[in-house]
Amino acid sequence: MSHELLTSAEMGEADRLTIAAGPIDGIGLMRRAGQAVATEVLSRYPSAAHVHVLCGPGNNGGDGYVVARILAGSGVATTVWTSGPPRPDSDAALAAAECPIKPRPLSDFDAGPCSIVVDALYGAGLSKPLSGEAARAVDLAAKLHLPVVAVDLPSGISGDSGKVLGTSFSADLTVTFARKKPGHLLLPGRERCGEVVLAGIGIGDDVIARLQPQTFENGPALWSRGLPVPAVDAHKYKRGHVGVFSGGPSATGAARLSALAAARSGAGAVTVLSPGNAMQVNAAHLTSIMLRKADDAADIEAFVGERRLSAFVLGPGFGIGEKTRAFALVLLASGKPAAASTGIGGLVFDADAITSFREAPDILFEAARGPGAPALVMTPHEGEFARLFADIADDNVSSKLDKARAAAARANAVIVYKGADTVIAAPDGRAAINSNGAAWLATAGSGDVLSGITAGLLAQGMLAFEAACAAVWIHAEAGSRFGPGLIAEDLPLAIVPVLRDLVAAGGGR
Ligand SMILES: NC(=O)C1=CN([C@@H]2O[C@H](COP(=O)(O)OP(=O)(O)OC[C@H]3O[C@@H](n4cnc5c(N)ncnc54)[C@H](O)[C@@H]3O)[C@@H](O)[C@H]2O)[C@@H](O)CC1
Ligand SMILES: Nc1ncnc2c1ncn2[C@@H]1O[C@H](COP(=O)(O)OP(=O)(O)O)[C@@H](O)[C@H]1O
Ligand SMILES: [K+]
Repeated sequence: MSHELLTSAEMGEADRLTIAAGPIDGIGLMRRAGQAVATEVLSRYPSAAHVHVLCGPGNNGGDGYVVARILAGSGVATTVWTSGPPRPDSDAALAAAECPIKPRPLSDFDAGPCSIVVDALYGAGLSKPLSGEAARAVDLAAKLHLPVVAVDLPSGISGDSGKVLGTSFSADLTVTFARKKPGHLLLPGRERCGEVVLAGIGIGDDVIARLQPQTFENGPALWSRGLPVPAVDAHKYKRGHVGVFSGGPSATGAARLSALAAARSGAGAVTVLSPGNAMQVNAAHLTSIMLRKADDAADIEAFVGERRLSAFVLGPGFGIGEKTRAFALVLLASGKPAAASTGIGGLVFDADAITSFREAPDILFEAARGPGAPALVMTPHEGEFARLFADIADDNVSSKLDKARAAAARANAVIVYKGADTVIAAPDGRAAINSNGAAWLATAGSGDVLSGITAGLLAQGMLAFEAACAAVWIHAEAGSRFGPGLIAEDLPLAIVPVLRDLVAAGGGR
């Protein structure tokens, strides 16, 4: 279990609890941290002519003094450049005292060819933008194209938000401790970290469990046990039924992409719910996927009432306006006791279903809180997010993680805040950050496929947060594996080998 992500406050608490429980003390943790970094430097840069260790005034700098001591002891030409001495009597002061190299002022930092930089200026304690001599060191390392190994985080990157404070190193390698931090996965932090190596320094899993972290790196460890696998006596309706609403005659493709993805994700039956005037065009393109007319609320109610439907997708290509709002509200009300036990496992609102509530988002949020309302997953990209949650989107201080969480709480929905660093957040406070995607996924219709996968998993009984996390990861994995030339039509089939690997690895119920 190392998929938890720790905030800087949680990391400090993990540190404190570990030291309190003994036998490792503060300098013990620091020695282990420094050792882990030194080991990586020695194994990856065996022919470096010179290592420049930049040490800040806090514990990050303390780790740096340990690195410098070990490298010097291994015969590596090492210089320590410091922005200021550690606080007297601190662990970092002890580490500095143990280091045989006399530090030079960071303001004089310079480096020759074949040098590398170990950045131990600031880590979890970064409290203000990088400036002065630290900013100069960042510029010089970039100008000289020096490889940079960052201790814990590249200095200038916020571990909690992934934002750049002032300026930051762009590391080739970042060695972090115990657990990754959100800033290793959120952009731009993720890009500035380079490869991230996680080093154990003696902080136990039990200590992490006591913190009850609510933030995770998205991956199979988070949801693979809930991945649906058909029972031996399955029949198609037991495997879940997905309804996908189609737009008008000239906007039907998005719904079919979504429907195909739902089917490939294992839903036993999928129906495209089409306006009457688009029945012909849909019929011309559908084979295993069923088709039914749905022009108004009464059509939806009739359909929901006559079979155990399990999940719906509303939004892709559907159109913006009153009809969309009405359909969304009918679906959210369809779980009410009065509407009989329809067994709707979940709703996915994407694209136009989100934009249609731009002028009156509270109506949507209120309906999502209604008694018996089905679980709701909304999948906004950045533009759609800003339409529904304008004030949250405008907040320049909050991270993408904070924003997704705030939106999920407000909307009483799982929010999939899409992008290159998609964040999935649940109303109960859990959140996951996705990092296995690739820019090949930035292609029209890609999001429609994601909605379909999510609905396919919901229909098979997966819980909303887990289904959304699994869908995002599977979608991203399929896109990354496919690579160049990917178009949305490829994605439903491209998820098949990903699912096969997940099931082969023991995923599923
Ligand atoms: N918490 C833990 O479990 C462990 C932490 N360790 C290290 O300790 C680090 C955190 O140490 P600290 O909390 O002392 O924090 P840092 O060493 O990251 O920085 C704190 C110091 O830097 C100053 N500072 C912050 N941003 C600045 C800026 N932009 N310009 C100038 N000064 C600035 C602060 O005023 C403070 O003096 C971690 O990143 C990690 O490297 C390791 O020793 C291993 C164990
Ligand atoms: N640069 C990127 N890296 C990784 N994933 C991306 C990137 N750009 C887009 N994506 C993913 O591709 C999908 C695009 O969805 P969306 O913006 O709704 O597109 P569309 O409306 O055309 O279907 C989302 O899942 C998003 O996370
Ligand atoms: K650092």
